[in-house]
Amino acid sequence: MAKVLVSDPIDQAGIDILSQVATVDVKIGLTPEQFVQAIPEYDALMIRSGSRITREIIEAGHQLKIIGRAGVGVDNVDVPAATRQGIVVVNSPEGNTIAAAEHAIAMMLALSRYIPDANASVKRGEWDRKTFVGAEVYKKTLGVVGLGKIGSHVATAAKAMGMKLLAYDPFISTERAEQLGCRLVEVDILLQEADYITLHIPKTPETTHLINAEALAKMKPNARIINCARGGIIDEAALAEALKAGKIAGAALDVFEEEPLKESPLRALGKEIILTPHLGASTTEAQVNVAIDVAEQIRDVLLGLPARSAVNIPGLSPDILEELRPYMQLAETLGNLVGQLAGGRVDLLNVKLQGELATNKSQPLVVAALKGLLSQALRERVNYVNASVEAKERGIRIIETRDAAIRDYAGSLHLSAKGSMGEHSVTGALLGDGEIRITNIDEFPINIPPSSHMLFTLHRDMPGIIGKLGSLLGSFNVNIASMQVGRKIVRGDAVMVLSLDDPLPDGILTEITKVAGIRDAYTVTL
Ligand SMILES: NC(=O)C1=CN([C@@H]2O[C@H](COP(=O)(O)OP(=O)(O)OC[C@H]3O[C@@H](n4cnc5c(N)ncnc54)[C@H](O)[C@@H]3O)[C@@H](O)[C@H]2O)C=CC1
Ligand SMILES: O=C(O)C(=O)COP(=O)(O)O
Repeated sequence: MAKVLVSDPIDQAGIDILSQVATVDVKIGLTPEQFVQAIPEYDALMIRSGSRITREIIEAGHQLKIIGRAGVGVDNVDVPAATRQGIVVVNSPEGNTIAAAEHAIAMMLALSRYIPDANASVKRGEWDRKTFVGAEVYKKTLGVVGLGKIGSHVATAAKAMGMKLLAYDPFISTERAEQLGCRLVEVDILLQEADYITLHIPKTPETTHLINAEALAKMKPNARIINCARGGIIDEAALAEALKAGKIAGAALDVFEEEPLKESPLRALGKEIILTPHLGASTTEAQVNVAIDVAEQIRDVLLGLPARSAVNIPGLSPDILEELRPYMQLAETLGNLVGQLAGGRVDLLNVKLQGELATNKSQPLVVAALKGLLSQALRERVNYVNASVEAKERGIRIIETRDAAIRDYAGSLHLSAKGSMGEHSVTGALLGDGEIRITNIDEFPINIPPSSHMLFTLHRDMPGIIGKLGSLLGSFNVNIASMQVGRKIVRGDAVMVLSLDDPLPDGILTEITKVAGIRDAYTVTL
């Protein structure tokens, strides 16, 4: 039975789903060293933001097939390392959207009315109504940085409270922003004009310290900033300075440069700052949503099915995959075949998607062809997750072309590869029942199903060759399952393709090329 390690608290609903297909161990608070020690025996890992999954941990995970993040942000996972290792990384892109958006709104209102400090003072036995005179958000301007799922929900709620909206998001259209009642502006305008700023962007090299001393200096003295996105988008030292000096009016932070928050000048500030311990996703509803969403994906991947929200297999959504599934096998087989014909060290792969395959949706077929091409070198180490990265690292150039013209088959795939044995090409298609047919080799028409052991020869089309080859194979006790000759003109060049019941013994290829008229011979194992 498969084994799953759960290293952060997740809802029982998720554990129940995982338990259908695996033994589940919940181990919370592992040190990096303990993680490296524990991980080799696990097939899957389920985490939240509390676990940092480094390259060392990933490389020690020899059995690991999937890392499931029960939430949105995967910045605590070394995704490139996982990709290289062929480990699929999945998340729950929508399960906690509402929880995080409501936390941002709660922070904005709590900050405006000093609710946390007022509450603490009453609990201390005081009745101080002067210190806690707040501000209204009605008719104020809210600047939303990042108008994605959470940012959009915050914008909608803020609009309903009578706020004016600005948004900064270089990847969102003006129309989308307008639909949400936001004026799309450059970041500097947002910083200068907003009374409230709320961050809803991922942490990336571009967004790290987006809010630094310079940005804080552009903000209004009455401005308040909320970060329920990721620690490190705000420079905490610069923020503490700006608040202390009264350059801005307040900040509410749910996320920190280092979590848990250690010694920090932020703790010393007064009612102008609110700090929560990364609670954005901490609602019962969100935790059930993300646990189910991610546990289902882990279960599916362990059962050999595709994941619906993989962050490192672009374009491979289950519905597209379902449509393409029969063709994926075709692409993989042809990739494997052409890679062997071209002889290792391939530096160029041309993929031509023909007929009904000539659409953008067919992109996964290119990945499948690469997987097949690399399978001789990498065996089971190559999969849909790492095939593109491995190909890039090996310097394989990929040229993709599409030709919508329908020929003999509704859809067909033509691959040509340049390697140490020159340039070779194959074409393949599917029959009505989904069976694979190789329809062309090196531009010679044939029609043969692939088989485990195959022999290809390039020869002169003349009487007697087929007989001689048959006898030669017989003398080596090799049984021929099927055979076909493809030629363009009578008595010109031709290819012979044989499906064999047995692998070819060593040395026989040289004997084959000694047969008069046979110029070249290749074996292929599929
Ligand atoms: N505090 C918490 O517990 C939670 C935090 N989060 C965090 O909230 C953030 C937003 O999550 P979602 O809305 O679900 O993501 P999303 O992917 O739907 O939206 C992110 C938006 O940021 C925009 N963006 C990317 N780079 C940008 C840049 N350089 N400048 C401006 N905009 C940029 C994107 O175009 C996108 O519209 C993520 O960092 C996520 O990890 C999410 C859930 C809970
Ligand atoms: O989903 C996210 O990005 C979050 O930040 C939520 O984090 P958590 O799962 O509560 O540790």
